[in-house]
Amino acid sequence: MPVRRIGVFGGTFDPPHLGHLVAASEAAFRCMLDEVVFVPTGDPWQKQHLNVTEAAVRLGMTRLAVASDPLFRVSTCDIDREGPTYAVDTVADVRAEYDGEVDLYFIIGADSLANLHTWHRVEELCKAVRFIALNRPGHSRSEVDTSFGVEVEFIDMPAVDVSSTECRQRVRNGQPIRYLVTDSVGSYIREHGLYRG
Ligand SMILES: Nc1ncnc2c1ncn2[C@@H]1O[C@H](COP(=O)(O)OP(=O)(O)OP(=O)(O)O)[C@@H](O)[C@H]1O
Ligand SMILES: O=C(O)c1ccc[n+]([C@@H]2O[C@H](COP(=O)([O-])O)[C@@H](O)[C@H]2O)c1
Repeated sequence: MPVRRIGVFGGTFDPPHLGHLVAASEAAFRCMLDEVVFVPTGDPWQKQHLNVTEAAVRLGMTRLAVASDPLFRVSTCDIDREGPTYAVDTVADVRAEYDGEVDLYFIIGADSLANLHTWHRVEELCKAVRFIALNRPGHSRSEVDTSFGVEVEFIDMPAVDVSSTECRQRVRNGQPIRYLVTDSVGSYIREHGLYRG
């Protein structure tokens, strides 16, 4: 049996938006992934200065966002693990969710890729996965520091100029986020009164 190719897409997903979905879909198509696992962060240590929404709520929205795509699923491994969320632990936990051998591809936006050198035990992480990096408006394909052995495939996706920050701000300002997030996520945000400030 061929080794399965699994995309691991970690994110704070506060909220998940169409940029995330297009990125995952394009990565799956271009890199012939068998599945993309969305992994909402438990404790995103580099976002500690931000008021991150509680994990159960972000998980609920992520489940709704991916529900209609049979290629996508959600793992709760980062939320279930205590302590700061490190990608090196994420990929070990996702790998353990499969029987047999899998090749893991960590899906990442160009902005996050530029910070990779700040990640915990990054050399170990780079031995465990290859990266699929997607362009993001406002972020150039920065020079990636390859000194720690990172393997990256750059994928050009149709640019989606949306961020979770912008979605939160728009809700706070009473502006629509329809078509920036799925209808299901939009309804969840409304029903739970999220991001109103
Ligand atoms: N519009 C987008 N296009 C491409 N990649 C994206 C886009 N939005 C987010 N990503 C990537 O998805 C991953 C998870 O992103 P995250 O959940 O932090 O969303 P975000 O929009 O960057 O959030 P925030 O605005 O709160 O920082 C990161 O690797 C990020 O680079
Ligand atoms: O491993 C780390 O030290 C590390 C530092 C910052 C971000 N990450 C991962 O990068 C992914 C996107 O995170 P974020 O905070 O941009 O939503 C998510 O899987 C995080 O766990 C990982």
